[in-house]
Amino acid sequence: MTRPILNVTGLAKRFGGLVATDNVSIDVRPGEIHALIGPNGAGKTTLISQLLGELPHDAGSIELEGREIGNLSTARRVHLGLARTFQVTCLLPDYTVLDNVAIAIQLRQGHSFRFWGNVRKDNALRKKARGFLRDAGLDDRAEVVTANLSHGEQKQLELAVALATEPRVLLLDEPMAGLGHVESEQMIAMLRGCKERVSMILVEHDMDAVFALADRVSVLVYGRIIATGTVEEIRENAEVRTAYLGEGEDLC
Ligand SMILES: Nc1ncnc2c1ncn2[C@@H]1O[C@H](COP(=O)(O)OP(=O)(O)OP(=O)(O)O)[C@@H](O)[C@H]1O
Repeated sequence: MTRPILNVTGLAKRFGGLVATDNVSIDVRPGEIHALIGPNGAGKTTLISQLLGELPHDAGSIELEGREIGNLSTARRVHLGLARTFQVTCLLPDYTVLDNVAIAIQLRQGHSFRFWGNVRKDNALRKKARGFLRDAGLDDRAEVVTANLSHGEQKQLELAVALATEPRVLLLDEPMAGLGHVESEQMIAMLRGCKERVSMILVEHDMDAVFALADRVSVLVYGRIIATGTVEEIRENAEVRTAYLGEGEDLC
């Protein structure tokens, strides 16, 4: 079996008396989309924040390509190849679409944010940024001010910004949230197109998207992973149906 690129073991997080993640073990293989599903409040976003180091963990280990990263800062983890997209958009609204991606490339290259002005003069940088915009389906929106994008386009831009950091593993927190049917289909196609380059953990409530994209699915309930398996295995798992949707209901 292929060695995981990301290997998480026994991760835990408490908020006072509340156990948000409880002995969570999950791995991601190269080129894999591993979906993480579960009811509201199950601990999915907490887990993503722990992986990126935005929240310190109380126990457990996080290995990226065989290296323990659980004690590193978020910036170091990003530098080593982790990236995330957010449930709520996190872009520079007053800058153009192309600027946003170019700035992300610059940050990846280790430049300080205060030199952002250079992004408008650096042709090689702008060419590279256009490549990421193409991948995200935003080629023709490059010069638009980000605040003027539709919600769906902002989600596409978030993906382009995340890809511009050239991550090894991308952590996606509800990329389909707020998207209409056509936009969701576009996002699914884009994520599928990125699979060869970047492994992903996909937190998502939209089951159509999960079942269309995931190689494996893990189910988180009250901070614990109760099942991991292929889409078919998860669909047929009685414990998952009971815990996640209520007995007798189909997971569809
Ligand atoms: N900073 C915090 N302080 C205290 N409690 C928190 C904090 N962040 C999250 N929690 C709690 O931890 C639990 C897990 O929350 P989390 O947001 O990770 O769940 P989730 O699975 O991502 O939910 P959703 O699907 O609604 O986004 C919840 O009970 C939440 O109220």
